[in-house]
Amino acid sequence: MRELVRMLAVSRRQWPWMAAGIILGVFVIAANTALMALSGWFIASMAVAGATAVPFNYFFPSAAIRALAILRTVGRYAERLVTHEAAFRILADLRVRLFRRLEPLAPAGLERYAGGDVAGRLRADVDALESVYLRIVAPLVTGTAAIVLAVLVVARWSVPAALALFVFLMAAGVALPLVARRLADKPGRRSAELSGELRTAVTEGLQGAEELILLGAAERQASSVDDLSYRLVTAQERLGSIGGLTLAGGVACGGLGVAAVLFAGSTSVAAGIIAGPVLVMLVLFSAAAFEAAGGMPAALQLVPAAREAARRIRELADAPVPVPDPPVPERLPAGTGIVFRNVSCAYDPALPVLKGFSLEIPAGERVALAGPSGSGKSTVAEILLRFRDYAGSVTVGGVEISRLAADDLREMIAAVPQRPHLFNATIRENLLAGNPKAGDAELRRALEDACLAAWVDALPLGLDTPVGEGGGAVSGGEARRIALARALVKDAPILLLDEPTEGLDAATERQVVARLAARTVGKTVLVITHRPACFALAGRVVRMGAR
Ligand SMILES: Nc1ncnc2c1ncn2[C@@H]1O[C@H](COP(=O)(O)OP(=O)(O)OP(=O)(O)O)[C@@H](O)[C@H]1O
Repeated sequence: MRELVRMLAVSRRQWPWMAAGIILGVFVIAANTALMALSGWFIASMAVAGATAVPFNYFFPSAAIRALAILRTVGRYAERLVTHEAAFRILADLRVRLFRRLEPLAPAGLERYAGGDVAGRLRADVDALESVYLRIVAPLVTGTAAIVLAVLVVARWSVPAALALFVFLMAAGVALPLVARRLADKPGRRSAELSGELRTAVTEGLQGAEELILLGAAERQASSVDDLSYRLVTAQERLGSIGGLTLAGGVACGGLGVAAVLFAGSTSVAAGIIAGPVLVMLVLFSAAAFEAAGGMPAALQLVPAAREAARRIRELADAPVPVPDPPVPERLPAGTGIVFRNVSCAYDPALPVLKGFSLEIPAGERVALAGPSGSGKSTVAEILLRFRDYAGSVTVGGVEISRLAADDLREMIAAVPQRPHLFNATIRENLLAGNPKAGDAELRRALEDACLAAWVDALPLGLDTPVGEGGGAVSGGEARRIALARALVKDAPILLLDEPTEGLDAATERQVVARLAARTVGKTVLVITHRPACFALAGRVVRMGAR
């Protein structure tokens, strides 16, 4: 329960909405039970009055019945409106908060989670938490209020009937829900876990569909998805049967409870303590009270799955930030010289990638970093971007980068990573991601420097051509050059390029290198490359040794 309480505490801003929804819920229950009770009493009293020819004022009760019916309907409408508003506000809060927590984790902090799993936690797990307020807290609070109110009201006329009602309401509203919660614990958690695994398997299967088909492994992937969904359905079936049994138990408790009230109340009628119509009123009142407490078993049954969803979200939200910002960041340096001194870095402590790496790039110099595959070149770039933690010293403009705010540092650097990501948007939108304020002239210049201008001009939609998901609608070389143009649009004083000409033919590569060489005069440039043609971009080539 602590996980859920914590989650509700996060949504503190929505407490007034939550409280208003619950108050309206209690109001609707009160109006409904009063309506049932008054109607029962009214019909019975009219019958008695008719049989005994005693005058009976039916104006007031019938007006009260009409008023209660209107209040119940309006109250129910308002309650639905307010509780759903509260639930959606909680969801929006959680999503924004989680996204803000995830952003500094990327990329190193998210590596151990599969992409589909992170997306699932952001969407499905957060959605599952919608039930915490709407389907767990609200029915439990209103159900408890109904039990207390009903017993107190019935006790006002007949204590034996109130005792009978109390016993059966406790059975329906407390004992049965607790049993249901216990039974649902394992399948509920299992079902939340399996949904996560299934999402990951489906996402992996779709993203890697081409490779899976080529490797003849599509069938294997499909059967693992099948197996997961079978296990998920089994867990959900188990939850379903527990739900069905609990519902049946609730209905049985309700029937028995009403019968017990009738029996206990008739002793009070026989003793002349209450009149016959009052007994009818108490019986109908009790029936309505059972209806109000009826949501409690289902509410408790949802607890395990919601708790697992909250745990999965907390696990993600509490993951340590790989390179946290300093409490009081230093101001951005004026210089752009980069110095790596005695830097070490390891993904696995037993297998250090960099050991005592040193490199000095004075401001305005362009350096190419070459070396065998796996020697740690991209790791050097990730350290400079503050994506990876390091030992030793890395300074930009004389300031240790760990003493700068990561966002400030990244403002100074335009980077093309080894595997650049294109957004599923148009070429223009992808370029503007580098600098939303860039005008068409700047976009054009960047495209020319990336040797893409002629290609874009030949496209029927030009800059407004969509690039597809992950750049799937453009070639690998075009995607890389769009990413390069995007970095040029950013126009930062430091340029960090990881294999910028990979996948280009020799002629295009020569052109791109020549244009980049002209464009980056005066900037501090680190270009990571295997390709000798790219060395022309740099004034100096530094070679890293094999690990
Ligand atoms: N996220 C990661 N988790 C674990 N190990 C990693 C990770 N990224 C890189 N490595 C390992 O670190 C080593 C250096 O990788 P890096 O990408 O820095 O090399 P590189 O010199 O850029 O290689 P290439 O020229 O092939 O791109 C490799 O052995 C790689 O397997």
